[in-house]
Amino acid sequence: MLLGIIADDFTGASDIANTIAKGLPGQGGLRTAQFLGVPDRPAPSSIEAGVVALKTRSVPAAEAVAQSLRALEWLQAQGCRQIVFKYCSTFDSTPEGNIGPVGEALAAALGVRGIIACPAFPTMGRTVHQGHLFVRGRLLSESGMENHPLTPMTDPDLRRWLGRQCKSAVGLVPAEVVRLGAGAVRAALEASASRGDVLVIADAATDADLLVLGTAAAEAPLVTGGSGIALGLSANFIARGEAKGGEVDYVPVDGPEAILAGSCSGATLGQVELHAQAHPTFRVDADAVMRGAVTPAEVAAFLLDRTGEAPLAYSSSPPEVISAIQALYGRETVSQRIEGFFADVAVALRKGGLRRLVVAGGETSSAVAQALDFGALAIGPEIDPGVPILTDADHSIALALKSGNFGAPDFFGKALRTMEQP
Ligand SMILES: Nc1ncnc2c1ncn2[C@@H]1O[C@H](COP(=O)(O)OP(=O)(O)O)[C@@H](O)[C@H]1O
Ligand SMILES: O=C(O)[C@@H](O)C(=O)COP(=O)(O)O
Repeated sequence: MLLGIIADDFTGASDIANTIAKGLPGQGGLRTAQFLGVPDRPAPSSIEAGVVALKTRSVPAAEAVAQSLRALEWLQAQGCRQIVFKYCSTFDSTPEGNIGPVGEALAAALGVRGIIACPAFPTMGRTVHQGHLFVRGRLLSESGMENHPLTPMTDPDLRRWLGRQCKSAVGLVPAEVVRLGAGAVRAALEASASRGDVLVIADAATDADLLVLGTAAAEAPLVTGGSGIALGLSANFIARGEAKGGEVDYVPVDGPEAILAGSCSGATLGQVELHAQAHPTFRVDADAVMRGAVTPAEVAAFLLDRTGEAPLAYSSSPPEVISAIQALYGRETVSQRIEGFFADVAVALRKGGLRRLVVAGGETSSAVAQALDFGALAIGPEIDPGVPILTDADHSIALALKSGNFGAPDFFGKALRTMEQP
């Protein structure tokens, strides 16, 4: 394995796996697998890039660090020479972590400083300018992310936000340096490293900027960022003749289907609303889950009875509804119970013969995929930017793990249809 990725959630893992497997137009990418958790066995020798999907975005920082270091050890044992720490393009984290503590721990383990930290994903409207993160032209703190149920993002100044999470100072490679090219970026990172900065926010507003950063990071043992930071990384290995490149292979999957949505992000709320207009829909009421007044078996039975009609179960709710329930039971407790609920629904669906599953929400997807326990997944075609189809080893199931804010309004139907197509 050449390139190893440690992702802090499962949708983020499939987002970056998609970028690496796709590579650049006309050239293709690396042969990529997504591992669900740190594997307990060696990776198949045919794999060139391995993405270890963790669920560490919202766990205590010490736990995130320990799991990430275990993932690093496994990836190094597979021969990886470059490691990427993948976090969210909206920098989802709290003042305590986990981007800073995990980034610094990986850097210390690899003995490096002056490491790129860039969440930019211009295709999805995430850009970084003078260290400030914008989402579709709005400051992060005014983009809706300030209402996120688990990691409300209230400060768009990434250096200041990350600085609260880090022991060392956080540097900046501003846009005017990125525009000078890869050599200038490398020099700026070295200058930052010599000042003692471990993580260095890098500006990027376009894919061209991300390609400059990718070239600058060609020999870097550690890179951190959103999936955009991986845009040029496959090409580095292909340019050095270490990988051949090529398109992704996909074996279509047909059969019983369902959609589970636990994301409360704006894009998912819109997708739920549109899909519910023409398909059977079960609204999972958070308070009913907390009181045990609705069971996963009930929801699974509803969905299994309606396969062929693209049935949906969702708990997605607007911010005021979430605040009220969180005030009643506590933020972590509600999240964990709803995630666990959807995980149990997914297990029951699988037992009932489900073959196509769409899940909306990072934490929700992580809980579901962990419960389904696939080990490793292959990367298929991209449905919408940042969301590929994933299949298990024997193509018995196709999955789409959708980041909360990703996908067009008709994403759910499109995902199920794309899974069937060669
Ligand atoms: N109705 C609800 N009330 C409160 N919390 C909810 C509700 N529905 C889902 N959640 C929780 O909100 C969180 C959404 O996070 P996630 O699944 O990562 O979505 P996203 O990708 O949009 O961030 C999960 O922990 C989920 O369990
Ligand atoms: O980088 C991104 O935006 C995504 O890959 C991602 O991690 C999104 O997280 P969720 O919205 O929690 O799914």
